[in-house]
Amino acid sequence: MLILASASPRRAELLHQLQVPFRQISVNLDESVKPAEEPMDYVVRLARAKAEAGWRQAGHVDPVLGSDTAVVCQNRILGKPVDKSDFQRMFALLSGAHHQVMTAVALRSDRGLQHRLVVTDVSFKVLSQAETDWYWQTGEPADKAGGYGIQGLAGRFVTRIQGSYSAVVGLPLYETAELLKEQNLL
Ligand SMILES: Cc1cn([C@H]2C[C@H](O)[C@@H](COP(=O)(O)OP(=O)(O)OP(=O)(O)O)O2)c(=O)[nH]c1=O
Repeated sequence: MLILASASPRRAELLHQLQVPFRQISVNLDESVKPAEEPMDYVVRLARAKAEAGWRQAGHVDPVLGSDTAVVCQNRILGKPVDKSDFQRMFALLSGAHHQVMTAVALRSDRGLQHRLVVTDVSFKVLSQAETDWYWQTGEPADKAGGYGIQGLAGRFVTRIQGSYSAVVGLPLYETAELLKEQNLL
């Protein structure tokens, strides 16, 4: 059975949309960015590392999917906010501007390791201090790259998206289906 190497309930929910049976495991990785590493290279490296770690952890038998998402503003990666002031710094960058959400998905099986990278452009309205404060106290930003969830309460801040909605949430469905089809898993 296919394995999703992710602790994220959002990724599991998205993968259900492909109607492929799978089980979920979580893998622990060092997610730090290497010096001078490009954001695209970073998300691809992590998605591949998650798939590879899952493959090893589950005994090199079942195919394993791994994915990674980064919010990138002015070529800087905005990770998960560590506290309120970190979140406020991120939202000041996102306010009234556009940024990229980069998601890579990787599939590891006995046929090797393949990946796809999806870059989506997202625009935010100009955010007031009251909106930023309100959003922080909802608790939603804490576990999310860039401090927001487009599928949740932050959907109201998004004025435009060009690319893949499912990739922004955490798993690009079209590209994941392509990877699975290539290996006759879908
Ligand atoms: C931008 C954005 C991010 N996110 C989430 C998706 C990811 O779960 C998270 C990005 O962090 P990731 O490190 O990619 O994933 P994760 O730590 O949640 O899960 P795992 O490593 O176990 O697979 O942010 C949203 O849910 N909505 C959004 O709009």
